[in-house]
Amino acid sequence: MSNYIISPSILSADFARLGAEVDAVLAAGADWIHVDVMDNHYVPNLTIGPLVVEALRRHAPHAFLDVHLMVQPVDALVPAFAAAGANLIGFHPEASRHVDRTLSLIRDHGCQAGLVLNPATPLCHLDHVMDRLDLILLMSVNPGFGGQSFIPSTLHKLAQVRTRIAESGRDIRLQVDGGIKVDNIAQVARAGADTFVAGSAVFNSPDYAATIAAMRAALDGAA
Ligand SMILES: O=C(CO)[C@H](O)[C@H](O)COP(=O)(O)O
Ligand SMILES: [Fe+2]
Repeated sequence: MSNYIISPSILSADFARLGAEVDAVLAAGADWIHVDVMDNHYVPNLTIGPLVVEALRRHAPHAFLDVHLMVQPVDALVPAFAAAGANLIGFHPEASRHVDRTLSLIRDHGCQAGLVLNPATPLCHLDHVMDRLDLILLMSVNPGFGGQSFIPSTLHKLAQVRTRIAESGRDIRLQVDGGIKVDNIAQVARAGADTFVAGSAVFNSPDYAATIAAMRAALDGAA
């Protein structure tokens, strides 16, 4: 079985029909559901709060909810998103005063913990916290909006993080987020990613199942 995970971002879903959109994308073969939380402070956009995550959890009890926090400060919101039903919570180091404390807070609330690095955020933020991470997310666009183009320098960064994960000897997922499409997903996998967020590529396509199947076929070809 493939180790790759596809996590469609509901940022590009029809919010008036969000439950149905989540059902549709899970039926189409999505592994996780990526939830983009934006606060109009850390990023220039405003999206989803814990109430929506709680409603999604009730609607899809078995879905893996991959919550990407683009909020500052982070800590006050972690308990609310954990209680709402998040499985994994990722945050940006620039948005936390004490990264180690935030990672512990997420795990203490029963969630997997992820650290998210923007395109211009250096990898030194991974120093001293590798033993506390379940997932590293490299942003391949600047955070705030769906539908942007993949930034190519992410490929080199992915390869570097893949090496660091191997050296750590730990089972840490390497996720990429932003501008992932059927025609670039194989190259991104070859660079080292194993977990793929795709928003506009899935939700703006006429057939979610066909798009996800095409991504899996491309990943099979990359392996
Ligand atoms: O975190 C994000 C933006 O900040 C989104 O997850 C990301 O942009 C997904 O959308 P797309 O696949 O359309 O680029
Ligand atoms: Fe995201």
